[in-house]
Amino acid sequence: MDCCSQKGNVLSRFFKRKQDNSFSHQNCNTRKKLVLVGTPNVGKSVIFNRLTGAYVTVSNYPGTTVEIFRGTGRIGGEIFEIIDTPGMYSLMPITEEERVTRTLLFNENFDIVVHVVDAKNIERMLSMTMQLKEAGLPVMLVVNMMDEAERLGRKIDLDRLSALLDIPVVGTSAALNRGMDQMRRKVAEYVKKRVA
Ligand SMILES: Nc1nc2c(ncn2[C@@H]2O[C@H](COP(=O)(O)OP(=O)(O)OP(=O)(O)O)[C@@H](O)[C@H]2O)c(=O)[nH]1
Ligand SMILES: [Mg+2]
Repeated sequence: MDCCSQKGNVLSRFFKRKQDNSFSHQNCNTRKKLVLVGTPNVGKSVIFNRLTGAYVTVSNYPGTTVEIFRGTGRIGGEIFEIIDTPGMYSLMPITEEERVTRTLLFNENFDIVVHVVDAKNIERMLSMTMQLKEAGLPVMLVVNMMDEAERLGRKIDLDRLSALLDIPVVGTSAALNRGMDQMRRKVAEYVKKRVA
């Protein structure tokens, strides 16, 4: 079974409302996949909108009302498939949204899992970064809402955080379109390094 038919099976199990035609043979072989995860209200969807173009599909997980958004965007000269997930507090699922996100994370192959956190409450959110890393997922941390943290006089040493976690870290203020180019650069570097 080739990669396209495998992914087709996964899709047909997960999505009943819309079959995504973007999984052509060429896409299977060339398109990188990025998924955005994190607790509710940290700015995942704003980042998703910044990264993706006009063509976005929304699908329900079968038998649930949980919506998964998929779009595409150019990062470092390559077209990525970008997936926005509902908010989750932990990889140990309690809510339906968490179950769906966990299933997605472990049933699709992602080139990069972007954990988005709120710069104002970063301490509370890093345990999920560790969970994602320990699960063997290719994690990058995006510390969003840097504008609000700065307004509160909070300073976050992103380089130190990156060294401590041993993953790439980038600061953004997605609502203000700040840090997005740097995020794209770091995503491209990370994915390139993993392939090499
Ligand atoms: N000040 C500021 N507000 C932001 C930033 N990013 C997002 N927001 C705001 O934060 C709120 C939540 O953003 P969303 O993108 O909906 O958050 P989400 O993570 O997708 O939330 P769920 O879908 O509920 O999990 C919105 O009102 C955004 O406008 C930012 O960088 N700075
Ligand atoms: Mg959202």
